[in-house]
Amino acid sequence: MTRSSLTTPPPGANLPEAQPGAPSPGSALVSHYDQCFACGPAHPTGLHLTARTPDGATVEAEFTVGEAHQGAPRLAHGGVLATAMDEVIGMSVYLLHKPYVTGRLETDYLLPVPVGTTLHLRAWCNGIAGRKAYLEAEGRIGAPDGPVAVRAAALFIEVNMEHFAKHADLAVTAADHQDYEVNP
Ligand SMILES: CCCCCCCC(=O)SCCNC(=O)CCNC(=O)[C@H](O)C(C)(C)COP(=O)(O)OP(=O)(O)OC[C@H]1O[C@@H](n2cnc3c(N)ncnc32)[C@H](O)[C@@H]1OP(=O)(O)O
Repeated sequence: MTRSSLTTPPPGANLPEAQPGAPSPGSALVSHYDQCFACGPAHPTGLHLTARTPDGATVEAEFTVGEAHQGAPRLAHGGVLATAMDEVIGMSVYLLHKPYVTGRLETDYLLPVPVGTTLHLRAWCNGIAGRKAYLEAEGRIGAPDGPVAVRAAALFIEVNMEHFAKHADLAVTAADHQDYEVNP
């Protein structure tokens, strides 16, 4: 994909290694928050994205474009597709087992994605340098090996839990968490 130097791992970046406590290969990755617009099952018009890690290094997910996700008539809104990429990349950060947030997200749109399409998403990490994680994702139409409609590259920044505690009661969200979850 077309990416900037800001989302390209610098020389000397380390490839991620399996982390104790991170989701094991074959695990389903449940929603981190039931009101999340991308993965929350309780969100009325959200993407309801479902995800898993087949191998402990990548994340696979799907979402089906609904009526509420349109930009042009009968086509997914580009911002909604960027949300899906942000989320699947965010879920792949579970595998690093530290809290991170999106610093920068770059998206290439290759094909229009009609309402009713199931987009098959995949995300992985290309390198880590200090607090910065360099990640990538793709979204394919209709099947895991379908045509690529969207590609994304991202820079995620490691944060501490105070980042999230400023605006929310973390004890409430933590009560619902799986052991491997590090983001609220
Ligand atoms: C399972 C969970 C799924 C979640 C998926 C969804 C994830 C999200 O959408 S998170 C929400 C969207 N993101 C946000 O709200 C983040 C808002 N931004 C911030 O809070 C801050 O700017 C933050 C935390 C990213 C960085 O701030 P801070 O901790 O003060 O670090 P700061 O010193 O500015 O930056 C650290 C390094 O990252 C670099 N950096 C930060 N932002 C960027 C950026 N946008 N582009 C390039 N580099 C950046 C800095 O240049 C710095 O580099 P260096 O160490 O080489 O000097």
